[in-house]
Amino acid sequence: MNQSKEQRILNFVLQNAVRGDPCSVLDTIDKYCSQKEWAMNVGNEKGLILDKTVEEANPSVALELGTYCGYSAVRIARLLKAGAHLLTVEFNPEFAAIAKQMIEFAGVQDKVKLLEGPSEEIIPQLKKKYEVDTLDFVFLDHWKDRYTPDTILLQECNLLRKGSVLLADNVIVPGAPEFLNYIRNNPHFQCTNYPSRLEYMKVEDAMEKAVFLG
Ligand SMILES: O=c1[nH]cnc2c(O)c(F)c(-c3ccc(F)cc3)c(-c3ccc(F)cc3)c12
Ligand SMILES: [Mg+2]
Repeated sequence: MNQSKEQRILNFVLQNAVRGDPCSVLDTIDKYCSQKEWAMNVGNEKGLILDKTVEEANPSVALELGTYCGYSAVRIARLLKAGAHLLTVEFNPEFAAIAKQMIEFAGVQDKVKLLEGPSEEIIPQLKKKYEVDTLDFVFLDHWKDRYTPDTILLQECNLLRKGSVLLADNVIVPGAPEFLNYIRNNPHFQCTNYPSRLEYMKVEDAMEKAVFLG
């Protein structure tokens, strides 16, 4: 049975990156996806915005919605302080299986918990089943139509606290106009837009940061 693109990306990493070196894994994925096959990793340009936002938030507990191959999970986990951890949610079992191997190869498995299933089912389980009190940082990178309902769900489940930082990918391409309208007109959030480029393309994209005000 011929391989998936995601399996080809993982194989390229296993054969070309340095085991236990997260930066090497990120550079190798970026090399493959810019030279051989495009894939929807956040990439290095938007990745630098992600890095700065994570460093500024310095989260103890972070949540990622949309793991895909694990690129941004590795990117986030490599910046976490001792004792901090990332919960990452992926509903596609094939992607989750790839991401698990990617995270382990990068050596960040002790900081990352990969949760397989739909975000709308997992978010309500975070407090009791996954022992989360509140989330310090949330990266929204799953499906644009879930950005708003999942942001509402996070609030309903009391998972946000004053200062919780949300960062959303792809608010220009493919675009999340309904989410931007919701979050920018919501007095409980302070929003900032970060223009950038679509991963591996000379196409405009942007990320939106939204700080919960309580
Ligand atoms: O779905 C996504 N989740 C997270 N990040 C994404 C991302 O960073 C992307 F760049 C794209 C993208 C954008 C432009 C394009 F041409 C293809 C894919 C998608 C996406 C959009 C529509 C789909 F039908 C499938 C994938 C996503
Ligand atoms: Mg994305």
